[in-house]
Amino acid sequence: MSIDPHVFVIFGATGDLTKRKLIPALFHLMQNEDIAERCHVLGTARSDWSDDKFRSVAKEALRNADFDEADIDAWCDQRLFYQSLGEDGADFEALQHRIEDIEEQFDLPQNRAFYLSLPPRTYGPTIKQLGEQGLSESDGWTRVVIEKPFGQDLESAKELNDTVHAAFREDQVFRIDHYLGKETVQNLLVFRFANAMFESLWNRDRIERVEITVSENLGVGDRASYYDSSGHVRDMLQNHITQLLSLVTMEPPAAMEGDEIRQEKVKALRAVMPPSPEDVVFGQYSEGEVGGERVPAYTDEPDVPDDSDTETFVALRLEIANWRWRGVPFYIRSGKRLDKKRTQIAVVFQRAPIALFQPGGEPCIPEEAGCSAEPNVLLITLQPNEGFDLRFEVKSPETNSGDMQLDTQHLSFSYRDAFGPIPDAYTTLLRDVITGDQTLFVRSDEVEASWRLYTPLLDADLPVHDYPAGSWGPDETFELLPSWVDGDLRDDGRR
Ligand SMILES: NC(=O)C1=CN([C@@H]2O[C@H](COP(=O)(O)OP(=O)(O)OC[C@H]3O[C@@H](n4cnc5c(N)ncnc54)[C@H](OP(=O)(O)O)[C@@H]3O)[C@@H](O)[C@H]2O)C=CC1
Ligand SMILES: O=C1O[C@H](COP(=O)(O)O)[C@@H](O)[C@H](O)[C@H]1O
Repeated sequence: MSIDPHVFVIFGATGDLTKRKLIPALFHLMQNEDIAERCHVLGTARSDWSDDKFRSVAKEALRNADFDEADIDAWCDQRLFYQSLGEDGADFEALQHRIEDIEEQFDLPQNRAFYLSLPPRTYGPTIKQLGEQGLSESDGWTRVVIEKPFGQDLESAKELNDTVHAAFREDQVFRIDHYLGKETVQNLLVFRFANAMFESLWNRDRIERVEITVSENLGVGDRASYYDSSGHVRDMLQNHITQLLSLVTMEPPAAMEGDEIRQEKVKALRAVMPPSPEDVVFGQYSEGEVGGERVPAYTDEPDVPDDSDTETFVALRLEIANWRWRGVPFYIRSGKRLDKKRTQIAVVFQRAPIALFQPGGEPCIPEEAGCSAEPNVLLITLQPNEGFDLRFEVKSPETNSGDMQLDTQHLSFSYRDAFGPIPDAYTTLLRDVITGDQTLFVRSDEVEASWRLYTPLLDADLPVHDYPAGSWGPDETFELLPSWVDGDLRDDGRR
């Protein structure tokens, strides 16, 4: 798809996301797709920065991200601009003039992307101002990109959708979820719908349970002012993890097109039953050890109140009331300061009806105590070693009938071994914004379907259990499911 000349306006251009992700992604696109002539970036924020200041921060960010030195200075000096922006109409009028000046100077058509990399409470007012100033329409295309979190609960998400729709048509709106830009997340669709072998097993007749683990070993870092008022349900579960859930559970779309895919994702989400409180575990990390280092408790992190009861961990069990999934439990666990950084989906298949290979030789029924029978497991690893791993049983050499022993082996595929390094999610997603492809962005009804599931939990005042940093969460997680699939087997990328 071709890239039209345009102005890419970043609201929140002095912030962390702009520096760490947006500027590197735009630069990467410029280098790989040679879009320099076609993409002019106008940064805005309240800070009284100049073009030069914005450029020097961008240059430093690109050098820190290890980009090839050659093009950095020229790109930043020729293509980056900055305009400070307050909150009233006059400021937005000045912004409009600045955009028009750039378009005139470089002879650009009126194609504009507005990226809201702002504190979430300012999304609504900023969108209103764009609408009121007539910046939501132009002679070319106009698109608005909205960062997560989209709302704080169902009601606020609906209000924000109303505000957005008062200014923009849905086909102009790109609600970003960076997990959807990850290569392996997209590959879930290919894996499911290009490999008929797995798709025919992908249902309640063959699958015993599905586990989704999204763990981080890092703590809250310097983001407490945002995170403490959000918590893990809003930060990870409502968006990234729910996207994974819908990609695993959706029906095949009629075509691989944006709205067809999003339609199926919404249908899948609508069939998920809101979890009951007894199927949910909230946790918060206490002091512990991660990667051999002592780390503080959440409440001792900078800017976290001593008495904070914000959840930094959530585990839950979900059921899906549809023909494909009825009766198959979906277990999710995710948190900060866990043992390892890992994003994995484990599909646990039903075991053989009778376990024939037992010590002593007597067959038994897998569900009965004392009977040992391993299920086949398909492990889809999204981070850190992207790939697939199918576990199956083989005969241990030199053990014989009567005392035959089994061993679990693996069929593995590693993305990196096959294709080398994979692009950053933001590069993929910014390219889609510029080319107008909404497939990997979240639709308004999708956001609301997701909030419908979790808003009752946020209102329920659930107990928050302690877990030591470096563990796998509170003990109650193992009451929910005693035998979570051990993902360590993929840590070397191949076993
Ligand atoms: N950082 C990350 O890794 C990720 C961030 N996000 C999302 O991206 C967005 C930005 O995050 P991040 O860059 O980390 O946040 P920062 O706090 O680092 O930056 C916020 C930016 O918004 C501007 N800003 C702050 N307050 C206002 C205001 N009242 N009106 C207008 N502008 C304001 C700030 O500049 P100034 O003070 O000069 O106005 C700054 O440029 C958030 O929605 C966050 O949830 C999503 C995923 C990951
Ligand atoms: O959006 C967010 O995601 C990151 C985790 O992203 P990943 O790509 O590193 O898995 C998380 O740390 C952060 O709290 C959250 O806001």
